[in-house]
Amino acid sequence: MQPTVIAPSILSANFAKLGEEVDNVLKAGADWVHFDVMDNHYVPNLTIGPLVCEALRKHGVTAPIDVHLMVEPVDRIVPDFAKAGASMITFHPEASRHVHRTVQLIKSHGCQAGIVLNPATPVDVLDYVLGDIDMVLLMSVNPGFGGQAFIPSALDKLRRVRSMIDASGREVRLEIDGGVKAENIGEIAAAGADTFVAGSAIFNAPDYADVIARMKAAVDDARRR
Ligand SMILES: O=C(CO)[C@H](O)[C@H](O)COP(=O)(O)O
Repeated sequence: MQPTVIAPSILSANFAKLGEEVDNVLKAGADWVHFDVMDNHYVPNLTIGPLVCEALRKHGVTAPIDVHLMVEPVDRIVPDFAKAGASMITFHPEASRHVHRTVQLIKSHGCQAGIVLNPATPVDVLDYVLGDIDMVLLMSVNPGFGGQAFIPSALDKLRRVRSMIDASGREVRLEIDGGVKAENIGEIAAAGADTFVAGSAIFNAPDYADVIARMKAAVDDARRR
């Protein structure tokens, strides 16, 4: 399993002072910046695009920027995000006509590539791309909004995808996104996740360092068992 990553979702940050928010959360111990891109088409919400990603890089952010595309179609926007400084780009297979082609497109632009599965999306789509991707992102809420409750069936799905990754013999990250909190992250880690997106649990907390430290301690504890 790969080293633990805590990736705060800036969806729950204060957009009026985004650079400062990202600086603060990274100083508080976050490993990556999770960047949620919503198009009001694939999901019923509209957020941020490549210009904001580029602005964070120009502001001085050097941490990995984990771009989660909730857009349809996917391919047109991939080069823009690569140019804007994305480190990894994940997309939903149902939003791409040619999933393997989109994976190759992302990689050809120098980014790591990942597939995102919604709560009701079967894992079979991974059968023929697991050998090509760097990350699987399992949604534990329906995409579109922060602050939703973790869907418990995601735990079984995590165990299933963890077995698939382990059987592949490849180093593929297993990321979870939606309703992750200090209180449930241990159970989520025990089910096989190594990369944890948390938005409201971090940005709504009075002390980012405290909540990130509690999350990391719970993951370490689960991994030791
Ligand atoms: O992709 C997302 C929603 O589509 C968000 O990253 C996710 O919901 C994180 O928010 P929270 O931790 O508050 O659930």
